Order: sequence, then structure tokens, then C-alpha cells
Amino acid sequence: MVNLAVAADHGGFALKQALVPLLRSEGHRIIDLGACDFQPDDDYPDYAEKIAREINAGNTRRGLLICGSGAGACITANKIPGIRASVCHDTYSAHQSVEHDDMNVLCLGARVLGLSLALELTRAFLGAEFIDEPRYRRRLDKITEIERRALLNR
Ligand SMILES: O=C(CO)[C@H](O)[C@H](O)[C@H](O)COP(=O)(O)O
Repeated sequence: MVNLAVAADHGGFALKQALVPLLRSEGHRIIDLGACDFQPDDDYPDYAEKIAREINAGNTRRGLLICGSGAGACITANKIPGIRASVCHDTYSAHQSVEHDDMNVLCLGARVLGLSLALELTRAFLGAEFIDEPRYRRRLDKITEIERRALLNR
């Protein structure tokens, strides 16, 4: 099974193109959801939705979204039920967000960090697993309940 879906808008395109081969060379099975070429006027919400669909379809457990700051992609991804996305630009957050919060989408800002740090952050993200302890599970359940109430109130 694919273990990572990756996508980037124009702000993240160059970093994605550099990062994907490195991750593949480390053995990760990656589906690249675009952009396939540099499109200066493309929009990060389209890529965030693609990643979310891939995760919610059960085709991969994890996604990596790259835009200029990471913020727009992250804001969009978190609108979609089942997605727990965060911008993490330090390795502690990149693994703790999985271990405690079951983060399933890592968002990176290509205008903020370089290739080496992006690779380390992605490794930390992919190497981490959710720690299924009662307090972490309780907090996740609250997130799910908030999602449920928000959908009902539409
Ligand atoms: O960083 C982003 C959103 O948080 C996007 O990737 C864009 O880079 C950003 O919005 C800037 O857009 P522009 O069209 O390149 O000016």
C-alpha cells in the first residue's frame, strides 16, 4: 500500500519535486497528486482536497501537503472530516502531532524551510505512530464529536 500521498501548489512545487525522489529512495511508496508541472496560478485548496480524498478513501494513511507557508493547505485540509493536519516546522512537533493527536497530514511551507529540514520533518512524521492511551483517545474523540456537531448544524 502507498504510505504517503503528496501534493503541492506553485508555492511548494519545487520542494515537492526535490523531496519525492529522496523519499522514494528511502523506500517510501508515494502517490504524487500534483501539481505535475509548475502552474504559477494554481490554488492550494485543490491539492488539499485531493490529499483528503485519498486518505478518506483508504488509499493511504498519511498525506504531505506543501504550499508557500503551509498555512493555506493546512487550513483547507482541516475543513474536511477525518483530516487532522498541522504545519510542523520542527521535528518534535512533526512526531508528537502523530503520537498525541493522530495527525494524518503534515503541511510544510516551502518558502520557510529548505530541503534538508523538509526531509527530516517528513521522516519524523512517517516514523511516528499514534500512542493509543486513554487521554489521547479522549481528546481525539472530542475532535470527532466537534466535527459531528458542526456537520449537524449546517
Ligand atoms: O502559502 C500559500 C498559502 O498559505 C500558497 O502556497 C501561496 O504561495 C500564497 O498564497 C502566495 O500566493 P501567490 O499566488 O504565489 O502570491
